[in-house]
Amino acid sequence: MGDELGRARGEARFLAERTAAEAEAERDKAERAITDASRKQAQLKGIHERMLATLEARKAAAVRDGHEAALAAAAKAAPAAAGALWSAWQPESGLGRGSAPLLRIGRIADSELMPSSGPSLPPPHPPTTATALSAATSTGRAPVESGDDPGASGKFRIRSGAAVASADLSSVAGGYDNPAPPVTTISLPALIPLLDRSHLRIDTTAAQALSGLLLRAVGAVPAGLVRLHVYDPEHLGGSLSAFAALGKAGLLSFIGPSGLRETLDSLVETVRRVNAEVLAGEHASLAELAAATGRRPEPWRVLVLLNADLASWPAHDQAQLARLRRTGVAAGVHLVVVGDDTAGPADLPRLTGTGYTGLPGAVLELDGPPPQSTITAAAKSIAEKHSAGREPARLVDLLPQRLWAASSATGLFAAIGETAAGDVARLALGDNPPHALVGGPSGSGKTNLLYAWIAGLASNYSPDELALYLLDFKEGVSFARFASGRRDPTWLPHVRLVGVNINDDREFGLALLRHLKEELRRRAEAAKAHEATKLEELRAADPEGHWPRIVAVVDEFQVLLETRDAVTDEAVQLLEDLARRGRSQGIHLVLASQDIAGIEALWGRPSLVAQFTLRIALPKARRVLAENNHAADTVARFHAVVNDESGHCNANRSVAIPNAGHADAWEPLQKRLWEARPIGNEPPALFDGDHVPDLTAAAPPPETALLGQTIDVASRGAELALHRAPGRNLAILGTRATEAADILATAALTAARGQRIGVDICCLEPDAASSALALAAALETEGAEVDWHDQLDEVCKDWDRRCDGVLRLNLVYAVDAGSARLDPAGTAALRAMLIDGPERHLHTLGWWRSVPRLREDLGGFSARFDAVDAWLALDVQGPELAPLSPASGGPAWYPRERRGLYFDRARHRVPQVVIPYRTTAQLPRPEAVLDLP
Ligand SMILES: Nc1ncnc2c1ncn2[C@@H]1O[C@H](COP(=O)(O)OP(=O)(O)OP(=O)(O)O)[C@@H](O)[C@H]1O
Repeated sequence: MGDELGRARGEARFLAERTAAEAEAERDKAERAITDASRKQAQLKGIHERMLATLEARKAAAVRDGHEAALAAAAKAAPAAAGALWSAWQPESGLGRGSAPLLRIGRIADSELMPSSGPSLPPPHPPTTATALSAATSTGRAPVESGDDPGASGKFRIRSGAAVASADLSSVAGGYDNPAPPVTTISLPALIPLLDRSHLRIDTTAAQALSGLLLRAVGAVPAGLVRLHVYDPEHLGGSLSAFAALGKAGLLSFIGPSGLRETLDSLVETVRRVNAEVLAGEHASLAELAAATGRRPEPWRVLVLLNADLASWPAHDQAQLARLRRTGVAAGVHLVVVGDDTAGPADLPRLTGTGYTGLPGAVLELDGPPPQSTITAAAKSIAEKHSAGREPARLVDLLPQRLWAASSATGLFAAIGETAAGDVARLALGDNPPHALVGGPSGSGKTNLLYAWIAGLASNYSPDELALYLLDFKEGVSFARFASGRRDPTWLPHVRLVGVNINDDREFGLALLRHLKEELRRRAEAAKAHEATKLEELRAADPEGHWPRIVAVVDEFQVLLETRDAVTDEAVQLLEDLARRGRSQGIHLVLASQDIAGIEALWGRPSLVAQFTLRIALPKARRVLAENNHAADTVARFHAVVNDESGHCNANRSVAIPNAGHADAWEPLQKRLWEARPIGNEPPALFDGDHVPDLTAAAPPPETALLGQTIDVASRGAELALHRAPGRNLAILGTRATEAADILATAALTAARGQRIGVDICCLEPDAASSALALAAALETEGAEVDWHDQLDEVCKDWDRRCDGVLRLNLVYAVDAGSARLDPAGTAALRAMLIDGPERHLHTLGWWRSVPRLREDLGGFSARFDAVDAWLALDVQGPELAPLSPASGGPAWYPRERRGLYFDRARHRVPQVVIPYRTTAQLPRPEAVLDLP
């Protein structure tokens, strides 16, 4: 029993222990589960919090973005003075193309960006503190930024575009000389329409907004474009007295009861006139006209009715008011009715102390009125600007919105400025007037006017419709901008030719006129073939043909005609022909000069002058207009008198010309036109009188040598034919060694291109020796067979033995230095070589330093020059060339640097001017040939 009891106890203990162990295990498990659950709960809570924070942040960012977008849109709708806070307000036009700005009258209550618990939101703004950023408002833009709590930091973060900047905080009340509700830079502004869009009623509770609204209206557009008519029967308009300065400039009138009818009638008449004459059925409103043309030919007129007892108005006045209400806005006439008169037009948009019918649901906090001093200063400045005259139109405002939309079939039209009435002044070229004379003393703005004209033409007409040839005889490069250059690689796609620095190269003017005459002939022939009498008909009959109108502009053209010589005679003849016949063939001349009065060659030909019916006189121009027309004496600076009736008094138009020459105005336009250029449009040919052309690698036809570049539109090479025939030698005449050496090198190198030739070189002038040696080396590289001779008699002796039927050149530098030392046999051999050599294909290209020395070598005083068909004179005067020249007394030739007069009896009727090429680029350097250090 005792055992049994003991066993039972043992079992009971064992069971108790096991149960205890199991209970322990269960408790551990439960504890672990609890720990796990709490960890998970903590984790979930964290995730949940983060999710909430993320969503909050996203929401805040979306709100902020929306807010900023709204602020940015507001800044655009009410730019500059239309939206700036009074703290930094100044008259500043933000008026662009299209309709007028909206005007700020306050803020949307509680529209500031409210804080949230999200981490990326700015901290809260104290609701009663108004802030303005002087930096933001001084840019003229409406404040659109938000930032940190100014109270906390004293600094403000502003964001302008991508840039983030800090600016000192200035904390001011909305209307800071009154206790009006605060305005913050981050609250949404309340903008209302007036100009171009609406009339307005202002309740007495909102009357404080009137002066601010009017100030914004007059300040946000160019000075003088808003006229205020204030009807103030009780003379209560004290708040508008600060605008008084506008009155003196005719921009503000106060009207009492006695003036009311007249004002209403006159405004109704204005609406009628604007509709009939300005909009003329082409545009529905002035706003539409401005959007289409970029111009505002009429001011806005605002009739303010202060506490008018409308019910007591006579029926006529009420009817006129109703007319203005119905039709005024389109014609720029707006009504602002102030007061609580219920008899007034009930349906006008209405501003109260807390709301505006155009912003339903929004509670407004109106800005306080601007400080009196701000109004006074602004009114004064606007009045002064207005009295000083209209701001000149900008070039960009005169250009068409769409490029190249016009056809030149009937003529060429271009805006060049504005008349005093603000109308765009256009110039026409076509059947009438066909050509233009532009005159004005130096600095009066001729070149600028030509730029403006060219800008207008090049924007209206595509390069298929218009081709320009531009020549400037002045020293300087005013037309160089039209050609592709190193600094600016663009060009004006219409320009076919630009000539600059051509004051000494009158022949280039001649070349242009000859080129135009050739074009005239081509057009006349085509017209005949199509039985057309003028360009318009030719274009209709030959729609596939390329018949652009041509405008040739010659600045300082008096230079072309200033000397009594063959050049002037031919130029005048060509001008006469072009002026007479160009009209019908679409070739128009624009001649500009600082001294039209002094061009005798012109005034001696009344029939020539008569063709130039379009006259443009810049200030102080003489004789451009008719003799009794003195308008140019009084026309203002940067204006022009435009007259398309040959200068008769009754056709004068005074036109303000924009600044078209300034790079800021010109370069963007040229870039735009250049980018629009058609495929295949080539840059214009550029002739620069100051530039020495380099010999290029171009090869002339076989058995031909080049001598230099001709002065013509195509910049061709002057050719010397080297075929077997008597006389095919060349004499270079004059003492300029470098140019003579360049001509000989050019001739030999070009003759050697593409064919095997033999060359004998004899250089008797030390100054030319290094060039001659370099030439010898270059010719050998070209594959020519070159023999060098130290003495002239070596060249002459047995010359015929060298003739083997292959083209052979004798290049003799300073023939006369050697010929004087020849014995009689040598002299005879020289003459025989000159006379008979060419028939054996041995051509002498010799340089003689004077005409008598050449003559001496050809046989003395009575010698003929038959052995030398071609000559090229450098520094030899015209009369000295008489024996060689077809003209008795010699050619009209005035020697000048880097120019030669070339005549080939076999080819030319008259000598032509050539520019010897620079050959250095085609020759090895002298050090390489002479073993110099
Ligand atoms: N409408 C204008 N608005 C502003 N500046 C102008 C205007 N017209 C001319 N100018 C400026 O006046 C100066 C002289 O103008 P421009 O070169 O056109 O005169 P010009 O009669 O061609 O003189 P010149 O014969 O000496 O070249 C230039 O600096 C030009 O920028």
